Amino acid sequence: MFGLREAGVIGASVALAGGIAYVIWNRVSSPQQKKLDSRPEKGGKNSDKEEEEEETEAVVSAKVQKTYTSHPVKSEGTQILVLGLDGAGKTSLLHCFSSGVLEQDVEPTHGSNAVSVSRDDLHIEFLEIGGKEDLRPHWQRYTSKALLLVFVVDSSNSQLFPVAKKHLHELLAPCPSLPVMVLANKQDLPGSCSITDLHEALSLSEVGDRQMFLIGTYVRRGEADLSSGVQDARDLIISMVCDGK
Ligand SMILES: Nc1nc2c(ncn2[C@@H]2O[C@H](COP(=O)(O)OP(=O)(O)OP(=O)(O)O)[C@@H](O)[C@H]2O)c(=O)[nH]1
Ligand SMILES: [Mg+2]
Repeated sequence: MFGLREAGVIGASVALAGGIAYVIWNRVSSPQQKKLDSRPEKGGKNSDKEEEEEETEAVVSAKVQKTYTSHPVKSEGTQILVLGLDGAGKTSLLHCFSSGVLEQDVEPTHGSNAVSVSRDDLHIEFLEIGGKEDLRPHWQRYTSKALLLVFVVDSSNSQLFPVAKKHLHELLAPCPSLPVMVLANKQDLPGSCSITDLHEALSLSEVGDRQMFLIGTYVRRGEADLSSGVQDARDLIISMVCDGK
């Protein structure tokens, strides 16, 4: 299996390495999920704090130690659906997920871009739909087959955050159990938005009672090593696919 670092999420929130990668774990409500939630029982020593965390998801500093467990994904689909406005970096990220490096210039996606990743007994199907305006009305039809929605945002272009937010919320509204991973891409660019600011700009506290991850990423052509955020995103996807089997 490829590069599966200790993966998964525990508690209300966990921050991953690198100072730019955060994972935010929304309050869970299903009995099954609750069973897997290792937070102390209410009434325990930390009950006040825990209750607070149940009300609002927390963003934890990147210095927090990585703690991982696996958890089930409540979705019927098998595909990892990759959406986001044009130029956000979807194709670039998919290159990195599949080959570990971005070797060539990428072209805008006209239509869709399917990428299969197979290693050992693991098989992951990614489907990107281009982000140009004329393609966005087609996005919704792919959500029913998705195990996870990866929504990529160009975090250096704050002017487009309201548009990204509108589309993201429209996508999620009819799919209350679809897990979502927001990738705040282009963290390498000066002036790129922090994870916490993007969380607010996209109103991610309003995505409902679902698994939600927010991770800062960047991709640069020719760089031999993946940024820690890209590795964390990839590892979480692997973990979710394994749990969804
Ligand atoms: N600096 C920087 N540039 C990036 C990053 N990710 C992607 N790019 C560049 O942004 C441009 C658009 O990237 P794509 O991967 O084609 O974006 P896309 O989301 O697939 O766009 P569409 O297919 O048109 O929807 C390309 O020139 C990439 O090289 C990043 O993290 N940092
Ligand atoms: Mg593309």
